[in-house]
Amino acid sequence: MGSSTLLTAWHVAAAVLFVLIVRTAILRKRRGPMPPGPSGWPIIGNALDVPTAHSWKAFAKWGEQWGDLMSIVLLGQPMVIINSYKHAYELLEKRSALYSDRPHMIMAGEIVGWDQILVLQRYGSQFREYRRLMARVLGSRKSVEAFTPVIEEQTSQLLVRLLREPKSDLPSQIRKMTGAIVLMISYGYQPQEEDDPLIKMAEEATEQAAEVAQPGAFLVDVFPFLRYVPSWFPGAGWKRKGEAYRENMNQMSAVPHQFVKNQMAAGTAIPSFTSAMLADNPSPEEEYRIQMSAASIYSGGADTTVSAELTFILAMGLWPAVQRKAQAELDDVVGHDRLPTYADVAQMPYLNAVYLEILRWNQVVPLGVPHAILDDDVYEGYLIPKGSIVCVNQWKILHDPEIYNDPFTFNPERFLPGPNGKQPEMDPRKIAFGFGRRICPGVHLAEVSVLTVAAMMLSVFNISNPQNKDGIPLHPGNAEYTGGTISHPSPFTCDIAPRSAKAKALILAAARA
Ligand code: HEM
Repeated sequence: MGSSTLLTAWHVAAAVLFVLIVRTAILRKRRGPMPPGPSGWPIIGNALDVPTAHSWKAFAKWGEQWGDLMSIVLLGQPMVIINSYKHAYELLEKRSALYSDRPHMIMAGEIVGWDQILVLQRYGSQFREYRRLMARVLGSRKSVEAFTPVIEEQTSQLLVRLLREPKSDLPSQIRKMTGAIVLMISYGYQPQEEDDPLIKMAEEATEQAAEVAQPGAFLVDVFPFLRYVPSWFPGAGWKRKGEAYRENMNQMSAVPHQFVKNQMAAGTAIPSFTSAMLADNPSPEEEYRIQMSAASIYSGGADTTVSAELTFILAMGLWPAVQRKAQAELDDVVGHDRLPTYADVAQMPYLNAVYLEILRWNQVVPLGVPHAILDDDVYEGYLIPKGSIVCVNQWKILHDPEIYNDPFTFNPERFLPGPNGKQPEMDPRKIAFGFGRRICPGVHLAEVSVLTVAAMMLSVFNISNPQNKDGIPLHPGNAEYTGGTISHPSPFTCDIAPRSAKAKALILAAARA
């Protein structure tokens, strides 16, 4: 390293330290009335206290000491953690005009461009426009029901694959199905069975998004001035990485969008979100928003439903009595001469309760997606400063014994009325899909997708003998989950066998149809 480069590095380090000291001093001064929390180290605050995986469990534990509304500081960034439904509702729902921003992420948002995708989009007019476009297609159960033929068709293809290769890799089978469903809905694009280029491109871009969105992974998120460092600058490999990822992100949204335009020009487009929106002759600005909203459906919808569907399969293996009860209900309503459809599910209260319990028992997004506050707020005597990150510990709320009886047991009955006037417990959809103006726009699509998979799989298959990747039998006490933003069951296998010769014939008939 030359002496001038060394000198510059020293200047950068000194500036970094100065910014951290000033920021911490300002926060300390204002910190007095912030919600309570563990005292952190000078400068870095609580950054070393937060575990990188399963942080929701640590937050729940801290909540026992500091209360359901607490705060920490990460490298000068204040973060409020909510551990109760009451505070989540009071702040994120009732004061949603204030609490609906997203944290400003410079690497993931500005540099890689994920702030153009709904989930990281800052609160404002563009955000409202994306939500409006999505609501036209996904905003009600009725509008989503237009896609049930696609969902049922892709689910019956899953049944065929599971019949032919019962020992195949479950997550990749489920991922293939959900990827195909969201690509059909967004673009009318039917992916290839193996190595589809669009699925590969989207998976790569979303993996890269998870990497760059990790809190504290890139210094530029702590010291925004680093965004001006040119990519040729020594040590600016992170900037070159960001620019390469940005190119992938652009391709992920532009390639399928162009596919729809070509199909429309040729008169062969399959109806989809994009074709419906383009039919209104949008302006170039509107067309850009359509392109990015469609990419938001893909990036929001693919991995989340995979997690819920894997949880369903695991839970059926762990709780055979629940599985048998759901199968009895299916047999009553559908019989044995055809596969169920989504329309049948309306007559199955127990299966609907199984779906609610899947959402509650394991959270797809245990800490939700962080909100950010647009201006200072005072709540219950505490200051929540402008720009604070606000995280709802959904895992904690959905396992709160005050709300859910015996919360670690998978018990769908909790959502059904019972003898002696027993009322169902709180509907987990009020929590699992987030809050306020950022509530998940895929809530109806998720419900139709997961319930269709549950009904079709249980009508023809028995699921048993779940084991972890080392072959150790799983039981309710040792089933584990991954620790990232979207949490999945840890890798497991199970036996998936046709319930009867007739069930097998039904699956094969669906494959030929
Ligand atoms: C069981 C499945 C799913 C669960 C549990 C789930 C959960 C969530 C949660 C907790 C959030 C954050 C809400 C907040 O900030 O308060 C969210 C946001 C989002 N979800 Fe889902 N989701 C699921 C499926 C889907 C599907 C199928 C789609 C496809 C359209 C989707 C698209 C999105 C998008 C685009 C956002 C960002 C919304 C915004 O920032 O305004 N999700 N989801």
